[in-house]
Amino acid sequence: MPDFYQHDMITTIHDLRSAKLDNLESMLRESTENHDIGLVLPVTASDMRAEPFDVIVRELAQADYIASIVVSLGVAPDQSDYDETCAKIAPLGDRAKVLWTDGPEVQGLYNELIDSGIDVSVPGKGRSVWTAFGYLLDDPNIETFVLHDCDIVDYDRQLLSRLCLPMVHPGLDFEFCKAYYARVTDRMHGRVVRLLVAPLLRALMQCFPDNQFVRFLGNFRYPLSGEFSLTRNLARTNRVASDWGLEVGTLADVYRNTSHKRVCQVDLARLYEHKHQTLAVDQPSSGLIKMALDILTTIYRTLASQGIVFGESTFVTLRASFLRIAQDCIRQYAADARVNSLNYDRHSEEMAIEAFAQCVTQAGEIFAADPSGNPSIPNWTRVRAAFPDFTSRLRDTV
Ligand SMILES: O=C(O)[C@H](O)COP(=O)(O)O
Repeated sequence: MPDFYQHDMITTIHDLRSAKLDNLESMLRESTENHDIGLVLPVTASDMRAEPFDVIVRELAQADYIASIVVSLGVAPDQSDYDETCAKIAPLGDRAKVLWTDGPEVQGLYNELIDSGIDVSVPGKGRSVWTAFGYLLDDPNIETFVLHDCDIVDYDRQLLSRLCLPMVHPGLDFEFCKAYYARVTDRMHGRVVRLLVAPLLRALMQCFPDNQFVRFLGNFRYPLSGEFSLTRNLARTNRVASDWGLEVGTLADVYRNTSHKRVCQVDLARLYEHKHQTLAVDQPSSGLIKMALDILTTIYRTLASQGIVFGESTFVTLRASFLRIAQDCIRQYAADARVNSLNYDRHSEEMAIEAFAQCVTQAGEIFAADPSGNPSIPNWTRVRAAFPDFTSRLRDTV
């Protein structure tokens, strides 16, 4: 049976099993009569050619309550990547456009910003999402922005409807809605969430018991989910991280720019399977170790920006506390796996937490060398203040 537990700061919208897609979609059609939704789909050329993308396009063709769809295409150096993406999304009609971030026009616009001191030089999902937000901001009718990944195996549009409804229903008043789900097949996935972020937040609570931001992060059931929806205002004022700090960085800016009463999380009512990356301790610049380092430095920098003082010994204490709590988590996951007849490889989980424990102090060194870092792209308010016609020129590239 699903539970209906509520955390103390944000609202949780559970899957209580009675919502039918037809009902959700008819509420959405009514709610969006005077409220346009823009959907952002960040995609790489290789994801665009993979099977999940075809399923996503097929499903979206029926999501007629979405006014505008922008496919933000990156890691796509060739004209043929762009042409193929345009052909694939043709069934979505005129409301869908491809924003080719590697194409010459968009690259020209990035160079203009870089020349004037606005750093948009780091490619990746963060920059793709930020660029798509700029494209949508140029349409004054779009009030809600929604985003999901394009590598979701077994996609169905119920997921999208659950992500949109809390934002657009006239009886609700949320400004940010984040997805959660279980990453489970015959085993539990979500290694970074389970084995790094969850124990880390508990360890941070021990070190900084009064910190409200840590408490806020601890309210999210899947803080690394890449699916969320937000108001036009937050899309304009939030900064976007260009590395793996994107998800926690977004939560940090939401915490700063709105009230926690206006924040919710929604169960996407499905087990969510995606691509998996490797966890190789000797490769700090790739895979889950890179992800862990980016997440940790984003959290440290956010706490420092709130006035928290970190000494060298803080990270040593945090690491010790993290390791002990992570070992307790493994005990909990093992029990959960046993009773649910899931495979559970305790040895590789232990290896993972040891690798993540090293990251806790390594990220401390990265932070100490560069306490403010520069991973975030400036928000759109700043860009539009400097270049009032920028978003309309961005729109012209499409
Ligand atoms: O969600 C996560 O924790 C990371 O994306 C890693 O996920 P995985 O363990 O399912 O590959």
